[in-house]
Amino acid sequence: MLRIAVPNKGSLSGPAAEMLHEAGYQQRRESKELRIVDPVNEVEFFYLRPRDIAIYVASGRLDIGITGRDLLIDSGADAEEILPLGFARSTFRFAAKPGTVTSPADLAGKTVATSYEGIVAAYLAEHGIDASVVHLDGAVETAIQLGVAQVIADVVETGTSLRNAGLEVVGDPIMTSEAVVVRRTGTDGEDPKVRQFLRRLQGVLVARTYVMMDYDCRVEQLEKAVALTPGLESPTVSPLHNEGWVAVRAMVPSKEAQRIMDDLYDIGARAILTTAIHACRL
Ligand SMILES: Nc1ncnc2c1ncn2[C@@H]1O[C@H](COP(=O)(O)OP(=O)(O)OP(=O)(O)O)[C@@H](O)[C@H]1O
Ligand SMILES: O=P(O)(O)OC[C@H]1O[C@H](OP(=O)(O)OP(=O)(O)O)[C@H](O)[C@@H]1O
Ligand SMILES: [Mg+2]
Repeated sequence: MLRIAVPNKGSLSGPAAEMLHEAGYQQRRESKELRIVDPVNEVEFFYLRPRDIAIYVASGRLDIGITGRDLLIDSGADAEEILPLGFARSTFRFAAKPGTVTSPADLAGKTVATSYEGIVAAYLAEHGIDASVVHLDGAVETAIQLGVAQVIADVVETGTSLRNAGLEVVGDPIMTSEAVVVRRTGTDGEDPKVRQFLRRLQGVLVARTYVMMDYDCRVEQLEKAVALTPGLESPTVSPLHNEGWVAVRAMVPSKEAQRIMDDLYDIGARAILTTAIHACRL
């Protein structure tokens, strides 16, 4: 049975469960459940703190897990990212009161408050900056107001928390993060159960980012139309009863669907339809 770690709380938890559900896996019914078995798919899910997931996976007791890239790197655990999942996106940045620290070099001699000590210590060491780090569990923005630190390093999603605390970012993002699937570093990638799990999640990702587009066009316009909708492999082209016309079917990125429909209409395509993809295996 495949053993998978899933976040039990926080920003990763809801979207991770939703994605697993879409991929056809049974998920827990209530948030107090810490372990469930999905007998049909032969998977056991363990609901763990997102911060701990890379550590469990690195220990080899669990086969794979879903966590944040930033949490994986911060943990220093012997685990590696094998599939980015596109949700819980964030950046990780330094921030300070306006005018106090303008570039990372100014961090020298200052105290940085963070919940991600591993990331910050590695950044400071790599850049040869001599600063102190104070570890706080959360709400680190307040550390500056209360004089515990002059700088913070934290997750920034919308920037609202920084704005509310009257802080501004310093320098470029230290990293960009999103939810990722992790496994123990150097594990054999051929485990068929793991591969099937990844294929299912990839199917969900594709279904979320593509739509199916169908349209009719004149044979003379086919090359132009196919250039607009090249599909993943190549579009399906079928004859229509009316001579000189063909029906075309191709997957297109959902974000571009409206523009592509306009462009197809302009070259004479008609009966242009898009439909959602619910699941797929590429
Ligand atoms: N607005 C956000 N706030 C916090 N984490 C976010 C946000 N957006 C994305 N994330 C990502 O979610 C993960 C953090 O999840 P985690 O559960 O540890 O924190 P949390 O959502 O702040 O919950 P908690 O209340 O336990 O602190 C990280 O990978 C982080 O990059
Ligand atoms: O850029 P934003 O959209 O404002 O999101 C980022 C903020 O959200 C998180 O805090 P959270 O609410 O999880 O509290 P915490 O600091 O106690 O973890 C994070 O630590 C930032 O403070
Ligand atoms: Mg938090």
